Amino acid sequence: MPKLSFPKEKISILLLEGIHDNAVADLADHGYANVTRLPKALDEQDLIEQLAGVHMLGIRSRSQLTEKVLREADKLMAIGCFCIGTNQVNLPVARRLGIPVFNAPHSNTRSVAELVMGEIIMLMRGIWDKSRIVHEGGWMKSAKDSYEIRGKVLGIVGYGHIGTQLSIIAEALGMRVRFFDVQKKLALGNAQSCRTLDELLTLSDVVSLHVPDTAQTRNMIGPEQLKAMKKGSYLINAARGSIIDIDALADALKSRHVLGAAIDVFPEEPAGDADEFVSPLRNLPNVILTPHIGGSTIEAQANIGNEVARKLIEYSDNGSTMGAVNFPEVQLPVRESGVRFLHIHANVPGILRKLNEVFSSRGLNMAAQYLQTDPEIGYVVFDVDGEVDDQEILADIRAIDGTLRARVLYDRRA
Ligand SMILES: NC(=O)C1=CN([C@@H]2O[C@H](COP(=O)(O)OP(=O)(O)OC[C@H]3O[C@@H](n4cnc5c(N)ncnc54)[C@H](O)[C@@H]3O)[C@@H](O)[C@H]2O)C=CC1
Ligand SMILES: O=C(O)CCC(=O)C(=O)O
Repeated sequence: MPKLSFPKEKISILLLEGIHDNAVADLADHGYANVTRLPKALDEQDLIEQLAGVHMLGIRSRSQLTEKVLREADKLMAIGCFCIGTNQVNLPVARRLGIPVFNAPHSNTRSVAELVMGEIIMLMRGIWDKSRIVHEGGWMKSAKDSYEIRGKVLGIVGYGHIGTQLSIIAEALGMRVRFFDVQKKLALGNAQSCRTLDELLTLSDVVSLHVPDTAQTRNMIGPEQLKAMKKGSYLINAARGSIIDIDALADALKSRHVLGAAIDVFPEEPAGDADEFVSPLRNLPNVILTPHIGGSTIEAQANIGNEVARKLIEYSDNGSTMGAVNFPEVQLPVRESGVRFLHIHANVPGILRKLNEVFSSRGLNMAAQYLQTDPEIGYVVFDVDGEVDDQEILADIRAIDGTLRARVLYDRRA
């Protein structure tokens, strides 16, 4: 067994929000057994308390990792978002603190696209209300406001992983797809791009949102945009609750300008299953409300558990940051011998020279050096052979001005 600067059994891992068993099993297989799991998200104060002494944290979409939470978490070295979105983490602050954040960018893509496809049919047939009436003992055998989806225009806002997946499925079922994206995107199949969001809104029978939460997408669907939508059209949001002005949507639904909606994500979401969900959309006709379960399938959760656990393990074992969303990405070969140091620093001139001096002044043989930078930080990994006093070197590299974090990852000298 290689000697580690910090034994794995002491690496404390906290997993929140019911992360899949696969993650725990993979971590245990790699020697990380010091894992605490909680089924729900925590509020800011509870999170700060629970994070004391925690080295790696796993969350889903509900935990809010604010600047305050991150700054208080003095032992935290890596974060795994067991989902796609990472807007719940203050990524720049995490970067400045030298904490890489990992996610699973594709693992639940298909699950979201399938849910949305199903909802389009349900909405255009008014199934939600018809089913409710039958459950209550009634009977409403009517074709009013019921349409085939064949030939209808689906407008996809955000033509990324989920948007394109949906595009393919919708075309296979006979829909015509238009999309709007801020980036130039390859149109799949017969899909056609729109030059503006307004153009898409005026053309579409169904609008489905698949953009991330950013400053540009917040409230991108407000009263004006809802007005621009075709009368009698439908709106779907399985992206983020911040994207739609929810009161304006409630008004558009009440006036029947928008004939139905399927909403999976909300500006305010309960922290746990026992908390009340409050929204102006409750009890409106032909509105499907789901509790942020777009990515909640057995397949997606199992895959996400494996994928994010693997990224955390690779970072902790080898220093690899491949797949980090806020950090320079370094892919490192595993070495069977030598000592590996990692150093995260502010990207200011002269640091690399000072780091190299620490090794060269001792006449050490540098077996390899891996460096990646972004405009704010630098991440460098040193593999060193020979007689090394690793704790002395660690103290020296930590003392360099601009250092954010430094660690001895392992010592594999015979
Ligand atoms: N309901 C759920 O359970 C889930 C929700 N999501 C949400 O779905 C979002 C999209 O996921 P992916 O498709 O994987 O992301 P992605 O990054 O592959 O695609 C997003 C697309 O939106 C485009 N975009 C960004 N800003 C835009 C703007 N202002 N106007 C138009 N287009 C814009 C981007 O260029 C990109 O093509 C995630 O960010 C996440 O918030 C993801 C998974 C599950
Ligand atoms: O499953 C979750 O908790 C979050 C899903 C989601 O919104 C995402 O992957 O971005």
